[in-house]
Amino acid sequence: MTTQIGVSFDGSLDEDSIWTWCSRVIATFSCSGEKEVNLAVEDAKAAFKIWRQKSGLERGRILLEAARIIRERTDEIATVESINNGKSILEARLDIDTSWQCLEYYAGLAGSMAGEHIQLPGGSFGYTRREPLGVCVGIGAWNYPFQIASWKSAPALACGNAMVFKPSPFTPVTALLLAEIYTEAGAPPGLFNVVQGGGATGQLLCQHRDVAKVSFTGSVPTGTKIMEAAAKGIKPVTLELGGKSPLIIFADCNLENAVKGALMANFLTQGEVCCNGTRVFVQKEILDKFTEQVVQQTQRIKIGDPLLEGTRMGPLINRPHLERVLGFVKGAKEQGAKVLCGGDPYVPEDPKLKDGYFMRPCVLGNCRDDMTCVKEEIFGPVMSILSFDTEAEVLERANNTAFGLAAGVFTRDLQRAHRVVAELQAGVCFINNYNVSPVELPFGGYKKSGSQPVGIVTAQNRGASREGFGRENGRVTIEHYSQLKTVCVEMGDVESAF
Ligand SMILES: NC(=O)c1ccc[n+]([C@@H]2O[C@H](COP(=O)([O-])OP(=O)(O)OC[C@H]3O[C@@H](n4cnc5c(N)ncnc54)[C@H](O)[C@@H]3O)[C@@H](O)[C@H]2O)c1
Ligand SMILES: C[N+](C)(C)CCCC=O
Repeated sequence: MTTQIGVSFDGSLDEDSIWTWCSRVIATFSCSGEKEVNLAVEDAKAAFKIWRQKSGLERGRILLEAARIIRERTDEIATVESINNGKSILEARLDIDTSWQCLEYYAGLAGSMAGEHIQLPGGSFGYTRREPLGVCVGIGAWNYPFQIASWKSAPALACGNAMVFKPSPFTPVTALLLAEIYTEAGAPPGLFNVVQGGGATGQLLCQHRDVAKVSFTGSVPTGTKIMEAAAKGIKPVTLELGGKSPLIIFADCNLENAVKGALMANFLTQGEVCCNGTRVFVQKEILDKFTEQVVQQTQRIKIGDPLLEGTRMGPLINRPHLERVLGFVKGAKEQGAKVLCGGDPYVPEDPKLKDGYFMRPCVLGNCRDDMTCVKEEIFGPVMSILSFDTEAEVLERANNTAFGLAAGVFTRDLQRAHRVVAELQAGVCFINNYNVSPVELPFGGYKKSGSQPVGIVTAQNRGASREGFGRENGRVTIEHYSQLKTVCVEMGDVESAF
């Protein structure tokens, strides 16, 4: 593996190396082939043998130490993440915070993993043990590189598993920092192993016979391929996929909060966020006022060098993605949407940034449910505003999508808020806020965003447990990284049927 950027970043990168978003290379990695993937899995297997023997408390102690190191190195890791992805340094720091918090949370749970004791006739008894799965694979997307690696590895390791992780080839760097930190914290070498590469490397991992589980974050088409590969080996999968989430703003909301919420729901990480509430349904009475304020605040977003403290929006991930997002804006105009602001390329004054993949955040008015910009995941800074009259109408329209990752509602009427979220077909619902992510709460989707296939959600099964493809964060994730063993103990003699 050739690395042009030091994985132990010490803040002394020269300027030329930094501007990845200006078409400059920051790192070169060789893609891992079969040989490297086998080696990584073998190493992880060896580490697993040691790790699974440790008590939960011992594992928790190492995770806590890793969390402490991440917290101590927040600024350094955030700087590399900002360079890695292009997101503002402010946001990168928040990502690092939710990463060490996740490790702390599962460190706390590691010691509490326990089974049951069940009394049987004649003094016999049974008990259950919650055991690790083995070597798990994590495959990440490029929008939250360090956070994704942390959110996947923390519960996996807490449960006694090892993990081989493959970051996106667009953001290969910060997962390596996490690997370094786990080792420094006392994890056996190879317990969290990083391989680099794209789809081919990912497939090798999914097909590997010694891999017990695959946890994937990325698009629906790739998720489908991963499920197919995993199905051949009867491996469980966790799928965290895309979305086209609704944000519903009722006329009785606190308008100031609703406007802030709409920006949080659309423009974090250049709009490249899976759970973004990009279909903003606004009740007719406040449509004009809401739209005016959203546009005003969107125009104030400071775009530019993400490493500068004042910047709030950096460049998109790469040129093809920028062109794709701009293409959605063009298509929206052709279909009758009105560009209320942004939606065009942005060239910062700083000449060093002139080749960057920047665009102005865009608000689209006059949108209809049948427009492509309203139906498809854009994964860029483009908000579509739609108007509605009644609660029943907006619920039907909000749920009319194959995705089901997140949803939000702004209203002062809390009875209505709870009534509405109970009907929303989404795995994560926000009331009077959006895109906050406390690690104590499970994160994951319904429908094509990560759970049951479309069509299966019915009035009868709505509300039933649908975390079939797993969740990230929260206590429930322990169940997705462990398996239950039943032990039946006979205290008398064998009563043979023969
Ligand atoms: N639900 C969530 O938590 C969440 C979080 C972030 C991103 N996303 C989604 O991710 C998508 C954007 O990310 P992306 O462009 O990196 O997604 P992607 O599906 O193109 O790639 C994701 C990862 O899968 C790997 N990959 C590609 N083909 C593969 C294959 N055949 N087998 C195994 N691995 C393969 C890629 O190299 C990358 O590491 C969006 O749809 C977004 O909504 C979801
Ligand atoms: C931290 N957020 C904003 C909730 C994003 C989680 C990961 C989605 O892409």
